[in-house]
Amino acid sequence: MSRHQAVRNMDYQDELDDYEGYSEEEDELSPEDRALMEQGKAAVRAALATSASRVTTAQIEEALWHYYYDVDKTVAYLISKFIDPPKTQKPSLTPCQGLEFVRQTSLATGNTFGSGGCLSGYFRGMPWGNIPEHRKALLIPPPQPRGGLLGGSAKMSKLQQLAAARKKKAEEKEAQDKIEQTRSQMKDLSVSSSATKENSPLAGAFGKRLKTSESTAKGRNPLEDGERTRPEAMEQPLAKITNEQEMAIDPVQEISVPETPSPRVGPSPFAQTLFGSSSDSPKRKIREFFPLPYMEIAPSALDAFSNPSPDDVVLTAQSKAGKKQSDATGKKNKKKTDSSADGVTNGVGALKIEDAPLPKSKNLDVLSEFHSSNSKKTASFVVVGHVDAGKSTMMGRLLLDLGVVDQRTVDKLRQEADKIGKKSFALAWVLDQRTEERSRGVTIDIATNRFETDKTSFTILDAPGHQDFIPNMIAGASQADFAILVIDASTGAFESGLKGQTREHSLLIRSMGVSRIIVAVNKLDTVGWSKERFDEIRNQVSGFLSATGFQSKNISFVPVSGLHGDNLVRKSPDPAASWYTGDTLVEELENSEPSARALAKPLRMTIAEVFRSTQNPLSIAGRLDAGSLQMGDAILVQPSGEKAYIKSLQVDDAPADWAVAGQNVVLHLSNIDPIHVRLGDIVCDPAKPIQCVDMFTLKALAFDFLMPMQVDVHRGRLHAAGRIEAIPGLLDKVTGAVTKKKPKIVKPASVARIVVKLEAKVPLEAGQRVVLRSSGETVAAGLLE
Ligand SMILES: Nc1nc2c(ncn2[C@@H]2O[C@H](COP(=O)(O)OP(=O)(O)OP(=O)(O)O)[C@@H](O)[C@H]2O)c(=O)[nH]1
Repeated sequence: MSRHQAVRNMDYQDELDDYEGYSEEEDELSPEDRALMEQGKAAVRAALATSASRVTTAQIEEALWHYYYDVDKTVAYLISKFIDPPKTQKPSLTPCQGLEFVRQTSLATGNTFGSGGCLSGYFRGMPWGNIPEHRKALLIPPPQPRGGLLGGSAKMSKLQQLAAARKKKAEEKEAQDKIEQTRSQMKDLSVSSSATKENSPLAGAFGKRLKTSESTAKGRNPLEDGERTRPEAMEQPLAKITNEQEMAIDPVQEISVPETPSPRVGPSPFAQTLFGSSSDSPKRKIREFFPLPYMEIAPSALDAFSNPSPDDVVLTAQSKAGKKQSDATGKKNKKKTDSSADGVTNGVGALKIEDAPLPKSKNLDVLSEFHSSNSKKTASFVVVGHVDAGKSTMMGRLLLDLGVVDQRTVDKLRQEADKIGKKSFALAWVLDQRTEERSRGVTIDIATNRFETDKTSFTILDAPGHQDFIPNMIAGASQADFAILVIDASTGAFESGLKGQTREHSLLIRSMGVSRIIVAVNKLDTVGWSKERFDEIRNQVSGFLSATGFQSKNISFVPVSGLHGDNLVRKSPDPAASWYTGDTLVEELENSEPSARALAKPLRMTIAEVFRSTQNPLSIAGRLDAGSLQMGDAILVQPSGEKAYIKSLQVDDAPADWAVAGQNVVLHLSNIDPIHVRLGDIVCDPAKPIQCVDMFTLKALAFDFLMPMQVDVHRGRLHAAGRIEAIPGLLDKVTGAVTKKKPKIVKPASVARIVVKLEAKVPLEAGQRVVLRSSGETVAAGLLE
């Protein structure tokens, strides 16, 4: 593009618009000027007396501004211009046009400046008015007449404004360049400069600080060694400058930059005539550099660091209090140092958590410990069923009747529930502890609790019934040995439940590998303990469960009222319920055999919870699916592939040295960054790790039509997006033999082999059970081949 085109294409209006804002800002009077203006106007009006009405406020202001608030001159001008203008005076001038007129007249006529004529009155009293003849000279017009004191306050022409805007931009650029220059000089002085770790002055100081922390951690008092880190931190950067720039110690001198010519133009002779020599006027000193924060510290401030800081005093005291405590404080101190010495990246390496001492292992033979221990049988059960079937209320009542929670707590919950009109949910609140769950009256996520009977230690996994929270229910079911299916026996509720989550939950838990199910026919108090209703429900549900794959010997039915505690821990005292002579719910639970434990298999644990506490920066919870572990063991977290160590552990909330498959554990980890640990990840043995895959084959039971389609894969808390890539064949439900190769579609209730491709690699292996969902519906579940 030629320069002409560039000029033509230039958006002048934009340029001018930009400038106009600036111009208006410039025209704003300062508060000082505003006060002078007001005083001046009052004085001028008083001087003009009755003639004041012949001039406008704007004219007075204009003249005052022009004469720099000189009332006499303003009055003289206003009289001669507006009130009693001399007949010969032409052309008519406004103050702001005065200079331009002089320029034009001078140029046109060759008149010298001050030759009087028609302008003599105008310039009467001006300091330059009485110039001797021999001193008279031609006025050389300024290249760009400008507004302000001598040019008046009139708006500049558009081109003038444009030129002024450009000039302003150039000035700004120059100022910016100066800042950049100063910054680059500062960079040279910066602690994050290219100086090596050893050479970096602050790194040295920082290193000392770290050393201080370390020595503190060893229980030594850092001050005993005479280490005073702060003064060195102050001195070393200065020393560096001194070496490099061969400058004096004075920090201000050291960083002064070489003198550059001032960008400001010196005062013109004209201005000097007005205001005197610029050299006489006091000059505002402009700082050409930006000192580093510590450069202007008074010596007294430097002295302040010659004594131990309050932090150091605390550290010293803590180090004396014991090694353990000072270790923690040392780390804390390290953190503080890190934040205060921002930019000292070299030092951060010294804070690597890998350097923490590894937990000590007792090298136990965990399996023989387990077999020789007389610990109780452990079992986990999931409580499922349609929304509002009474699952949480039943578990709350169970815990109350077993003495796990006391009556006082329940009474308190009842009062709180009453306040928001949900008194009937008080028992459910024992498990539903989230605010949202309580306000909505629904369970949202799995709630766990524990109780013990004579023979068994049970873990309750209370699942949400609402269909929106099926993924959470799947997570609960994946940890369970058996299930309690709660059915609302009240009129109409059972029927709607059977169409809803009663059916879906039953299918899911069976697909997840749960083979034992106890059906609690609940709310029988609402139907007068009708035996007919109970039998009707039992008949329908047992048929349905058998069709789902549960063997009849593994299905039990108990008529209960969760709200009143009938047939939970004790037999119902209601005479209307006397027809039931079978076991209570707890007895049925005790009679249930947990699934076989994969004790000898490699360690596998799905992370169901990740949390931190003041003592333990990272803890995880879940059930051991397979294998065993002990304190001090190294573990591998997949898919991150990060190694960690078991600092300590708990089994069923009690501290323990080891744990085996089937137990619910909390592991307190060390030597791992929490960002590598997420819900659904798998903890495994680093020597026998689980592989991460993005493609797998599944033997699946179809809940809905299946075809190549997008699906979400759920396994415990693991959720992964994927797609059914291929359907190699339909299978016989009993024998597993292929009945049809490569079907285009799989009908509900059919079993098929399908290939699923995932968007990312996740830890999955043969023998695991997964659920496939699509558009919020469960479409299939099955076993990985
Ligand atoms: N009459 C009577 N009401 C009951 C009984 N059990 C539960 N309820 C009531 O049923 C309502 C729902 O109870 P919840 O325990 O919240 O039901 P839930 O199955 O846990 O609900 P979600 O977990 O949200 O699916 C509450 O108002 C309970 O008081 C019972 O045995 N008899």
